[in-house]
Amino acid sequence: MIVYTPPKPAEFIPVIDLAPSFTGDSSACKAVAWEIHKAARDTGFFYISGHGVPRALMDGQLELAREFFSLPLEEKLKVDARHSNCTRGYEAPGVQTLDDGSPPDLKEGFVIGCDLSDDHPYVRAGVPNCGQNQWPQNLPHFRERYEAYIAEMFRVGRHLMGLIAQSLDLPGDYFEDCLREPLFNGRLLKYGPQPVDAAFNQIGAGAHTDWGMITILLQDDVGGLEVQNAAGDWISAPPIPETFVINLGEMVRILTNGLYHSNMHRVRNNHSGRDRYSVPTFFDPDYFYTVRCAPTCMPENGKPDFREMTVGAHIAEMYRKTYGLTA
Ligand SMILES: O=C(O)CCC(=O)C(=O)O
Ligand SMILES: [Fe+2]
Repeated sequence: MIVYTPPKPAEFIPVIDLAPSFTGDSSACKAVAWEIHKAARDTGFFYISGHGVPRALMDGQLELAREFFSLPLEEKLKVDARHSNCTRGYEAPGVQTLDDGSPPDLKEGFVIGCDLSDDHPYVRAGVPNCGQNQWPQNLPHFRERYEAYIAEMFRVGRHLMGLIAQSLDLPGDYFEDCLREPLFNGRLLKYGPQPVDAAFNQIGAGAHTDWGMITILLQDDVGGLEVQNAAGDWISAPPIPETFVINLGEMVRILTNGLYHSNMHRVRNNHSGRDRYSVPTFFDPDYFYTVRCAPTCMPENGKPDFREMTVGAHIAEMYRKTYGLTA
């Protein structure tokens, strides 16, 4: 049993080297899992190094974002997410509002997810947010390049889920059953410099927590990501070369009965005078998996503080809220 103790406010976000966890040595794996345990109880955010994703693939993915957003508007509008029945494709600035009650986010985006054909059982059953991606046609090898990146995100995502299981004293394969057909949602994001005429409290991405299990974020060297620590203070998550920022989504809070945090974060591209590009990948379990308190986190009275939920229903609900969609 992991006894609950209140978190300490973090002043910085740790960098966790995953390399020892790939050696197959179980005590090295346990040590990495323990680092994750501490970071998850502290901020819910950490950087990873030693993940094995080639530097060229990371740089190439940021380049892909730059190339896509540099296309003429009419080209981007050919894959407008408003043409998609599953919120995939191009999003102009101001389409999403991550912080309810604030003005819309200034970021510009491109969204993809699992590419499910029309005869996939989920698509036939009308499951929300399931369907086909819209791929831009006039960018050479866009799809192949994105898919190569996503394959690596799946590898890292699965590995992290194994470490998170171990960090909670669960068997390393605890999540295998719910990762048969994991959902992912990938975004390319562009943040222009913070405009002087932005509305009150209008920033690149408004304060929010992520909805799913884990987010694997690649950011360029511009900076602007900020994270709220346990004391309520905002601390910055500056770019660190060859790392990803990992943050834990709302499902981890349910899974751990609040032991691990899913922190607020936001983006304001304030100081650079340059555009900022980032690529978050949201890695979530199977659509119909019910996220509930793990046995090692169950309070003594057997009544967790958070309601269980299916992955898909929660994500569909968050799409409705942040895009102002009606049910
Ligand atoms: O662009 C970033 O650094 C963060 C984006 C983010 O938080 C999100 O898309 O959920
Ligand atoms: Fe986020």
